[in-house]
Amino acid sequence: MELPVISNAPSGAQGGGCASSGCGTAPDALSHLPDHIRAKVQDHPCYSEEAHHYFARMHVAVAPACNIQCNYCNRKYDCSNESRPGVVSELLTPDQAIRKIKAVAAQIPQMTVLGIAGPGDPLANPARTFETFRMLSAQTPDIKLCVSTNGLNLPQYADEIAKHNIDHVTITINCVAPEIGAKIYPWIYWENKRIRGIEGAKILIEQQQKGLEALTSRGILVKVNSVMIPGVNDAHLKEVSKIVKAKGAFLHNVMPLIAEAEHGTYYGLMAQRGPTDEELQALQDECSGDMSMMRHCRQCRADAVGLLGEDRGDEFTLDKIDVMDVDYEAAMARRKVVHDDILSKLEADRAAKNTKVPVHLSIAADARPVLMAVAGKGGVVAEHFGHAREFLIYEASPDGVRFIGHRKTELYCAGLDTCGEGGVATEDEPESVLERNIKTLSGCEVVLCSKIGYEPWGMLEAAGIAPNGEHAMAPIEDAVMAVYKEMFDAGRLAAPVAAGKAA
Ligand SMILES: C[S@@+](CC[C@H](N)C(=O)[O-])C[C@H]1O[C@@H](n2cnc3c(N)ncnc32)[C@H](O)[C@@H]1O
Ligand code: SF4
Ligand code: SF4
Repeated sequence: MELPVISNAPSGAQGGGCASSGCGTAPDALSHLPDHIRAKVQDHPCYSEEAHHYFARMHVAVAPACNIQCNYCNRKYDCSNESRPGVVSELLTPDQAIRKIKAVAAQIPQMTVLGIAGPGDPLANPARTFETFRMLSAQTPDIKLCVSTNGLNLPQYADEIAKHNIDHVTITINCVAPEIGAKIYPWIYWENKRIRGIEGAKILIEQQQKGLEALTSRGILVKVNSVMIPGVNDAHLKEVSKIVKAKGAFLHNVMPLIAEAEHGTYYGLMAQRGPTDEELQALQDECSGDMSMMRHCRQCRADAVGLLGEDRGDEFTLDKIDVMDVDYEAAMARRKVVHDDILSKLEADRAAKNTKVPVHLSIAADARPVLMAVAGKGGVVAEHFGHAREFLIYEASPDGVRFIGHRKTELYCAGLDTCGEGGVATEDEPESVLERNIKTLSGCEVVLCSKIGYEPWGMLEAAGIAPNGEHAMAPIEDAVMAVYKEMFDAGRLAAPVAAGKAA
């Protein structure tokens, strides 16, 4: 059978960026894909912004070694409290991985995708990686498989990947110019030698580009990850976006550099900064003229489990799965019912949306856009302000509502016993958790949540952010647009608001 070649060429009137009521990777943003490819991504939490509210993913940490060094990477084991790529609690053998995957699939039936993303490079550990995939394609046929790689060994494994029924691959491509690459990669390990500097970067870039072409020509979906490193590759990533799109990548995920001295990475120790939220958004917007952008990546650990933004890995440690007895045939039947229910609900929501007159059409075209932060879960305004560990950021404008990204916050209130303590500064911590969280939300004019206490309410208002608990359990986009319309009707969208002025 001839395999389809994936093209990223837009079909029809879809411009860059977002459709009026959609956002990021919502189905409209993927409308350029042929139907059979869209069918593949509709339940993939990383490829569909809509799906990520309902479907879960997991990573298994079977690939410890790496064949290159990135200046931002330091792999860490036995660590349960850090949430960043490369960190894991337990390394697994392929057999252990299969047991864990079956246990998670049975207990979290919304889990649709299994990825191998380290903690090193899966293709630098081919025996462990492909043994895991081989067993999975035979034993858990209802789980989608994907793999994430730096691309150095990709051309040589493209056929093997196609054989194992892996229909999604992520390649990290941070540059297409060796001079820039030399500032990101101190060395690569190639043909039994360590190759440094520009020479090493040149080989890596060539292999990544060859690998990308090899995969798309085999009909395998490719997403490209790029780490945005201000002053190193930020100005160059638009060019990267253009090139990978031309070669058939269907989604580009520009992620912020995470670099702290305590991570022990070169960039962390050199105090290389990551981008601000505004810089990241501006670059994602610039690249979106060329292709679909992913904006909801949570930069997960290499052993993450659950919905994006949550980590349930602690429930599935080796000692716990050892005592779980899973009947996978029965689990598969249950999983199918759950998946079909979610897909029917999404379909019904879409149909209902299409029958309504969009609210944004009643807003003057010159009204200014407004950023809002939402304590959301499952696509609705569901969380108490003090319980949210992240806020979803939406932009409302006369064109509609679009998803911009997420911002991580610290738990301000862990329950009745400690409620309010997060608002108190101490000698050791002169800035309280609440103050830090409010700073994280800067630039937003409204916070939507299901409930909020007096203290945060007052402090948010003082910071020029309007708290709003009136849309509890409402679909997020409807709630954001309703608040925007109220602001419009109250005459508050005429001119840009000066920084620090209350909404
Ligand atoms: C841990 S890697 C594993 C897969 C593979 N080795 C690779 O690099 O693509 C997964 C992703 O996390 C990214 N990553 C690792 N450390 C990071 C950091 N400090 N800041 C931002 N992204 C990071 C990598 O660039 C890659 O896209
Ligand atoms: S390729 Fe991936 S695992 Fe290897 S050093 Fe870079 S980020 Fe880390
Ligand atoms: S790191 Fe990003 S792409 Fe990978 S599983 Fe997490 S959200 Fe999805």
